[in-house]
Amino acid sequence: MAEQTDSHRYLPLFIDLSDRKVVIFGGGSVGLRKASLFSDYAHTIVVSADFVPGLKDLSSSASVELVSMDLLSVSDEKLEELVMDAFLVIPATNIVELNDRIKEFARRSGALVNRVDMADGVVIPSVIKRGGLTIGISTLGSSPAVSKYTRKKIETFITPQYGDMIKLQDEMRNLLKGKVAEQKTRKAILWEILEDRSVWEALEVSYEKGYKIAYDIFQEHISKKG
Ligand SMILES: C[C@@]1(CC(=O)O)c2cc3[nH]c(cc4nc(cc5[nH]c(cc(n2)[C@H]1CCC(=O)O)[C@@](C)(CC(=O)O)[C@@H]5CCC(=O)O)C(CC(=O)O)=C4CCC(=O)O)c(CCC(=O)O)c3CC(=O)O
Ligand SMILES: NC(=O)C1=CN([C@@H]2O[C@H](COP(=O)(O)OP(=O)(O)OC[C@H]3O[C@@H](n4cnc5c(N)ncnc54)[C@H](O)[C@@H]3O)[C@@H](O)[C@H]2O)C=CC1
Repeated sequence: MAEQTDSHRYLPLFIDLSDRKVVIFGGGSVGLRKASLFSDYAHTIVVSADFVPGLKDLSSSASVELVSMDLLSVSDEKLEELVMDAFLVIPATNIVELNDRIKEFARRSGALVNRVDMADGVVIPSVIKRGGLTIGISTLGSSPAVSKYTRKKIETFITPQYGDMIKLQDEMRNLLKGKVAEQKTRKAILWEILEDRSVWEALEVSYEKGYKIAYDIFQEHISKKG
């Protein structure tokens, strides 16, 4: 049995990858899964001797660059060049010694390294993106299948209304900042809107209907005070 990762060492963080470079080594099924995820966020390069068809499709549609190369004979200088300025390097070939060599060069150049054969330093989560909501899920290497299973379960109850509620809360909190002086009161109003079933039900009909009920809740607070 694999040794359990100490979960207390790992913290989920959200990082803007828009002007970052991610370099994946290995164009197999794992390289494809990682490239599919990262190409939505970062400039993604896959270096490999060959590429599964999905990666070729991805490179024609998304920001994925494929570099064809035999890495067993790659020089130190070339490897240094490949990992230069990378924010994250993912050694995902099926050759352990090669992945270890790539990892050493990447770490030396200051990049983060995601090992695909164990949780070590950087672990990639299952990701849910719905409107303005982002959720990352991990078992830190104990059971990637459970991460995926959990993602699918959570996805069933994150309805489109969550996105609408985020937009509504964003609008209301900006409005409240201008109209209600006390932070405690602003917080109370936002929670009343959030926990009001009729707001959620109205959002199912339209955003405007939800907004109207939320606005009435806000008005009621104001008039109670006055
Ligand atoms: C440590 C980690 C390293 C890393 O950061 O990559 C790692 C390692 C390994 N995964 C393996 C197998 C599988 N990986 C998946 C799926 C995902 N794996 C992902 C992450 C991680 N995988 C990191 C830990 C994350 C965590 O623990 O939460 C996800 C979350 C993210 C992503 O990769 O995009 C993505 C789900 C995305 C989604 O939501 O869909 C499935 C599920 C399936 O295919 O059905 C299986 C088969 C079933 C199973 O094994 O559970 C094996 C081979 C084991 C063997 O040899 O048998 C190893 C190596 C090892 O453990 O030795
Ligand atoms: N993190 C995860 O979710 C998982 C991780 N793994 C690990 O990831 C590794 C890769 O798994 P797969 O993608 O399924 O393997 P794969 O065999 O499908 O792909 C390996 C890739 O590495 C490339 N490669 C091999 N030697 C090369 C060389 N000398 N030069 C250039 N490219 C070379 C191959 O061309 C191929 O594209 C496995 O060995 C395993 O340790 C496996 C399953 C899931």
